[in-house]
Amino acid sequence: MVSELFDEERWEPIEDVDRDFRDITYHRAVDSGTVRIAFDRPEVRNAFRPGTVDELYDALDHAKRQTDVGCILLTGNGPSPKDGGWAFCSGGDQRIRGEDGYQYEGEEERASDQGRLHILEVQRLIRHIPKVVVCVVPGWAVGGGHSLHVVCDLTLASEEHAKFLQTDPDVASYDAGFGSAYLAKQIGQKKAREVFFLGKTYSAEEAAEMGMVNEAVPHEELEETALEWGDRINSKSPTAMRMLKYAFNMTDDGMVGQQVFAGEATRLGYMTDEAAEGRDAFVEGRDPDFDDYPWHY
Ligand SMILES: CC(C)(COP(=O)(O)OP(=O)(O)OC[C@H]1O[C@@H](n2cnc3c(N)ncnc32)[C@H](O)[C@@H]1OP(=O)(O)O)[C@@H](O)C(=O)NCCC(=O)NCCSC(=O)CCC(=O)c1ccccc1C(=O)O
Repeated sequence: MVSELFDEERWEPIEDVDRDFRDITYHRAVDSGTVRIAFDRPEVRNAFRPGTVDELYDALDHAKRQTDVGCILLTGNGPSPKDGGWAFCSGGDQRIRGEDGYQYEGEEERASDQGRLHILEVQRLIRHIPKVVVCVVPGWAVGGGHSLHVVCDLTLASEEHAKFLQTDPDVASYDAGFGSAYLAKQIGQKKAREVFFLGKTYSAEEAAEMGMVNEAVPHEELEETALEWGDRINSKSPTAMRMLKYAFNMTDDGMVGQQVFAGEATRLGYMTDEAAEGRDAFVEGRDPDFDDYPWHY
């Protein structure tokens, strides 16, 4: 069983990934352009270790390259076989935290002596991926797991089991990027400071009232609702959705935000006859003739 909420009839495993996954599962919806990536360490509330982060990055990168996929669901499998507890993700696995980051344990594909903090690379991929990423929270979203939900485009949470908590300062960690500063853009400065400075636990309903969760739904309906959201997202114009995501990002992302948006504007420009004329003229060794193309106003 992948997860108690996972409907096997709605999903198929993704075959064309050139690696095995140990800490996550990765599926594609049978009848729509939605993929499901899930943490699969429920016995430790889906805490991530360096290998988990590598797998998450690779699955997201694979999903990014699927041109018929518009929506990525990021969730956590459960419940825990030990005590029945549910989690989206409880952040970095504290048992393997070293002096310079999280340590690889064994013969993993990208094992190195260096400590890693590359969940931040995953955050940036989620931020820039040209698709809508929905965080589907069936239980705890804590520490670096909380930061992941913050950076996702939308969050859908289990009414009964989702709980939101920032423990970063309890374990002397600090996400000083999206996890805190961007959270403040979502829920306001006072509330974001409360999340980190008081470390209270918030229910799905409270998190929705605060503006960091889009909707709380009954636990049993969580993944079905997520698939419905995927269908809605996939029914829309891919270009419009991509431009909108990058427009939402741009005001907070500085020159990188402008660069990402501008790259897509360039792609749209390349699709015009006017751009083809510029390219063809160079290739054919003649002056370009732009007379047919107006100075739009
Ligand atoms: C998540 C809890 C609140 C759940 O509490 P509860 O339901 O009572 O269950 P427990 O009995 O505590 O836990 C069950 C079981 O899981 C183990 N476990 C839980 N979380 C972790 C974890 N993060 N690491 C390792 N193990 C974990 C727990 O020990 C139990 O094991 P048993 O063997 O069964 O006893 C609660 O568990 C809790 O508070 N967990 C810790 C949350 C935490 O502090 N997370 C780390 C925050 S720091 C972080 O995530 C940094 C991430 C990062 O890489 C980063 C780096 C640089 C900049 C930014 C970031 C970033 O934040 O993203």
